[in-house]
Amino acid sequence: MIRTVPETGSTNADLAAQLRAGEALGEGSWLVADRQTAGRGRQGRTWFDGHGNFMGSTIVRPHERDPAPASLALVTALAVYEAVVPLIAKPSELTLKWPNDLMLAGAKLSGILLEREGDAIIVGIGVNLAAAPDLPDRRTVALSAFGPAPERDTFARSLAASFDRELDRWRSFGLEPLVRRWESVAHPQGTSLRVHPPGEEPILGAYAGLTEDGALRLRLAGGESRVIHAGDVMFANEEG
Ligand SMILES: O=C(O)CCCC[C@@H]1SC[C@@H]2NC(=O)N[C@@H]21
Repeated sequence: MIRTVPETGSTNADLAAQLRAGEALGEGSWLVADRQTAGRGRQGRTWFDGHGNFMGSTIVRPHERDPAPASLALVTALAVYEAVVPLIAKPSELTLKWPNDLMLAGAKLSGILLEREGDAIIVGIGVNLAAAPDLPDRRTVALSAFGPAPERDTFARSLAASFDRELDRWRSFGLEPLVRRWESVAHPQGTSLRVHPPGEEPILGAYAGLTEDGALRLRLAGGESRVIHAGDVMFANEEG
């Protein structure tokens, strides 16, 4: 069920509060806001409140035999990719960047924020359908720059359906086919990335695919490899 509200602080914060209050939210419940006054991004950033954009959250209740919850980042990224790709004239311009950014023509189109609340994972998704923020440190884009902006509620239904499909595949077939599909729609191997692992200086390297558990493989200048499990990743040429 998709519930829409005209305005809230953050749809992630609202679902967290509902879970804490003991509301019986099941998988398939979505909260979508027309406006967010305190939208949350990754790494403590804020998320832009663009009128006409998709801003919504859902929950996953991991089962005992599910793959690791961190891999929901890849599940969600693929679900967003599947919802957006039919709307793009040149699908090759749409690529994933680890772990879960959707990039259009090299600029950020959407963002995903996973947060844990008790036994549940809150999956928050923002997609720039109509408007993109002007950021000093990275290039952003909205679908409206490439044609008419899709209608938000139609997009929400399509995203809820693709998320449901991807979650089901993740549960039924595990991580390996998911990682292969993620890689097949990522930017090309060898793409220069700047990675900022928590508590370290940023490092430069070339994208070398994912590990079998979905971590990022980076080839460093000296030829050695580094596996990244957490961090902020940008194209080396992404800055605004
Ligand atoms: O920084 C990122 O890339 C992640 C952004 C996630 C934004 C979405 S918008 C809906 C949901 N509610 C929030 O407060 N954040 C997420």
